[in-house]
Formats: sequence, C-alpha cells, structure tokens
Amino acid sequence: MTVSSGGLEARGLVREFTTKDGSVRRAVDDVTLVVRPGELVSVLGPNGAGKTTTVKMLTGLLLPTAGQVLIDGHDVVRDRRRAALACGFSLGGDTGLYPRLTAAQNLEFFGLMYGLRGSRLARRTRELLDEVDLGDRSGDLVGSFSRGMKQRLHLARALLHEPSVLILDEPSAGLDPQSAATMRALVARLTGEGRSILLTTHDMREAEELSRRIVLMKDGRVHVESTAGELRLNAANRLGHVVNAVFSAAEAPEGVQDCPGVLRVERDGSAVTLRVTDGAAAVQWLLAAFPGQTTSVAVTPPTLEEVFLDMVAAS
Ligand SMILES: Nc1ncnc2c1ncn2[C@@H]1O[C@H](COP(=O)(O)OP(=O)(O)OP(=O)(O)O)[C@@H](O)[C@H]1O
Repeated sequence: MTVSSGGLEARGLVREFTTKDGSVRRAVDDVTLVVRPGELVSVLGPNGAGKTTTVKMLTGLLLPTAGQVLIDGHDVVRDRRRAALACGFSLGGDTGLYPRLTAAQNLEFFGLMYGLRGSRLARRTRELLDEVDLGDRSGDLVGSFSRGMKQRLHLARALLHEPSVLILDEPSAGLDPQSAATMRALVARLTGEGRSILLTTHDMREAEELSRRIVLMKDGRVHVESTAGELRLNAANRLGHVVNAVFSAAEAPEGVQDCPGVLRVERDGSAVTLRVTDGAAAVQWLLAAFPGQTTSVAVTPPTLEEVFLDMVAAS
C-alpha cells in the first residue's frame, strides 16, 4: 500500500524507448520526485536530461516503463480520472490552445471538458483571465496573441478545475524579460496559495527565485537535489568563492593578486574581483594587507549557473 500526504509523489520512474535500430534507450532512470503542498520544486538539466519525458509521465501523457506517480494520492495510471482532476499542467508552445477562438472561448471550451457549466464557468473564465492579466483581451483571438500572452493563457487553462498540483514545463521559455518577470510573479502567487508546483526551466534565476528545492537532472537520473543556497555553498569547495572588494584609492592596489588561494583576478578601477579557493581567508588577508584602504568587501559562493555548468561538465 502506498501512503500519500497529498501533493505530487513520483517513485522509481523509468522510461525506456526502443529506437529504430531496435536498441533500447533509457531516457529516465529511477527518478524519485516529491512536491509537498505549498512547495515549488524546479527541475533543471541540460538538453536530453529527461525532463520532458519525466513531465509527460507525471501528467499521465506517457506510461512509465516502471515506477509510480501519485497526484494528491491518486495513481496517474490506475486512477487516471481522479489524478487528472487534481492536476493541472501547462506544456506551453502553440499546442493545446485554439487560435481561432478568443481567450475566453478557449477557457470556456476546456472548462466544459472539466464539467464546469453556466454561471460557474463564466465566473471562473473571468477570474482566471484577470488572474493572468488577460482580462482586457478576453474577446481577442488567441491567434493574435504574443508568446507571453499564450503562456499566460496556458496557465489559466491549467488552473480551470482548481487543481492542487500544477506541473509547468518551461513556463517562461522564449519570453522577454518583462513577460518572464510577470510569469514568475504569477507562479509565486500560485505557490503561496498552497499548491504543489513542479516546474522545469533552463532559467537559473527563475529556479533560484521561485523554488524551495532544486532538482538537477542529468542522463535521465536525479543528479542532486537541494536548496539553491546549499547547492551553491557545496559547490564553493570545488569552484571557489568570488570576493568583490572596493578600495578607497582610484586604482586597486597592485598587491591584490598575491592573495592566498587566488584563482583569477579582474580589476576595474578601484574595484577588484577575485576568484579564490577560500573566501573567508581571502577577506582576512585583504583587510590585513591593505589596512584602512578597503571601502567594502563581499564574498559570494558560485552562482547556480556555475553549479549547473560544473555538473554538466563532470563525467
Ligand atoms: N519518443 C522518443 N523516442 C526515442 N527517444 C526519445 C523519445 N523521447 C525522448 N527520447 C530521448 O530521451 C532522452 C531525454 O529526452 P527529453 O526530451 O526528456 O529531455 P529534456 O531534458 O526534456 O531535454 P530538453 O531540455 O531539450 O527539452 C533524449 O535522449 C531523447 O532523445
């Protein structure tokens, strides 16, 4: 018997594909993911890591070769209907919306499929269009929408039946910075409402800003899973810290490159950026070597992007 406390639980997911030459390719290999209510988990990984295949199994679009997915306690394969009612998903792109219908007509159509009718359907359509900032475009044909507007409408569609679990595949892919920020704000608001949200993204900033936990996938497996802060701090042992120092003189002193454990030095007038093996030791050394000359010193662990690139590069 499987015990679930709600949210999304995927255990031991495996998906194999048989290629044209008859060989078997394992695209997803023993993936376990848990997203509790009120939690947002981001799945990151290089192209081909198995993210989309995983998402398709989570949403019931693809049968797993092995493993189980529970949405709010309902098995996606054996109890498909209840799992579907508890889960909304947005896979983005141009599929899944009707370009010759208006935004409101699209939502009404999908709402009918979820059993919404009459005034309840009309109210839900209005509420959702407002929620995704498309209230003033409800009567416009979706074919005339920008990519960002379509992505937001996808999100509204996913929310029609008020699911407790939301799966978003690259919700801000291809959006300009302003539209991406609007999307992030929307997703943050939805997490605050107590939903379990799983999103895949290639945007490290998005992952760091929105997620409680980050799952890094590689070669079909979960490579590492942690908070962004922990991932960055742990990587500092391998990748070093960045120390940004600003000096009171117009030019940073010549001797900064003698800092112990220094890997790289970049100068810009009175400011200097050092990549060092030990951030705390470097700060102590700078303050002692140049007494009274530093205006500010700050240590930062590697960025999430550096952690990601390090993971991808490691064999
Ligand atoms: N229908 C299929 N038949 C054969 N191989 C497949 C099929 N779908 C996916 N794969 C393979 O499974 C692996 C994982 O693909 P998947 O699309 O899940 O990766 P991804 O992490 O989503 O990549 P991206 O970031 O590019 O979207 C790849 O090697 C891909 O070629």
